[in-house]
Amino acid sequence: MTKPLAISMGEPAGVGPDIILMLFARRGERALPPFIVFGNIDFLRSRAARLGLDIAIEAATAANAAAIFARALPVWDIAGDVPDQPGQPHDAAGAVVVAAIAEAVAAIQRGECRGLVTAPIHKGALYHTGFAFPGHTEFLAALCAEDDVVPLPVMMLAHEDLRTVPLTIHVPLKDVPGLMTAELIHHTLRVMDYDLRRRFSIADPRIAVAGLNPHAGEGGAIGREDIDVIAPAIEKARADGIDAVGPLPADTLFFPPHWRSYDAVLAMYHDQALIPIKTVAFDAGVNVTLGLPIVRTSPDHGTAFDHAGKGTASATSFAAAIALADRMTETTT
Ligand SMILES: NC(=O)C1=CN([C@@H]2O[C@H](COP(=O)(O)OP(=O)(O)OC[C@H]3O[C@@H](n4cnc5c(N)ncnc54)[C@H](O)[C@@H]3O)[C@@H](O)[C@H]2O)C=CC1
Ligand SMILES: NCC(=O)COP(=O)(O)O
Repeated sequence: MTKPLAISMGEPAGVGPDIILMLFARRGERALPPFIVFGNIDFLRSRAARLGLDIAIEAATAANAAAIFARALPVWDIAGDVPDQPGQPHDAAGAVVVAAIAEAVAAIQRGECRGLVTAPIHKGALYHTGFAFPGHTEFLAALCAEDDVVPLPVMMLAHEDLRTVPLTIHVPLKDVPGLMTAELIHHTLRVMDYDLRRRFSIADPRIAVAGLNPHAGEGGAIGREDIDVIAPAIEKARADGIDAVGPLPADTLFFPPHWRSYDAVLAMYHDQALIPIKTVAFDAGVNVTLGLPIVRTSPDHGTAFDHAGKGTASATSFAAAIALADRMTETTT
């Protein structure tokens, strides 16, 4: 029997649970692979009823999930107080949200599930309950640590032939120049090159590296990071055999004929990487974490409280995230 994908429930006040339930209800039409949801079963039943979805939801293990999938949504039940309050995060649910991610990762590490698709968490709500990581990306890296060595997780936003990576992620913009070291850029390029080959089957990846400053610093007149930090890191990566090019002015890099000639773009900060992908493919982009021993994908959108509990959220990006995780793990039965 095929191993299921693991899906973590995400923020209960958001659209993640709605989309999981809506996708399950249309699993045949969308030819979805079997999956098991890590989350609170009472809450999921309540949200399904709110959405008017006539689906069965059963407690399951990874071992029987694929068999159950044809008749009911398999749920790895995580006990806790999870009120069904669309748009209103509840502190008590935070522990269940975090446990859902951790237990899903543990099931993959035990070889029971193939890969992880995460529904969006509300970062502000989780920080409020003591969650100590900026997001899934860093939490997953910590869960994947071996002998106390935490892998460098790399966030990639992927859509067809546009793939962007932010070097720095959820940090204040004013901290970016101090955080972008040549070592971090070099290490990130190594992870990108390795995973573009391993996870995306690209034989000879070509990576564009964006500059930080306008016009990539205009020869140092508009900032020196491009010359002093980014260029040496690219040189070092090229010496390792990585086909990295740059630093390129970020404004013209995202002119389609330019990015189409690269397999991925390394950008220096969150919005430099995410604005292009959300402009081109808000509905279908997928967030992939590179650098981990497990496969993790996620829709590129967040909790969209304004759509939660209404059945109006688009499921396109979530379906693309499931399809990509399925493709990336298809040899893992
Ligand atoms: N992977 C994750 O866990 C992610 C979590 N987030 C979190 O989500 C929360 C809200 O973030 P926002 O910046 O407001 O972004 P958002 O993506 O939740 O919403 C932005 C806009 O897009 C719309 N939208 C988003 N997803 C939609 C969908 N599936 N169907 C229809 N419309 C949709 C929303 O209604 C809103 O107008 C934040 O706490 C953020 O940290 C954001 C991105 C990814
Ligand atoms: N803006 C992207 C985002 O918030 C996703 O973060 P993560 O939870 O995947 O680390």
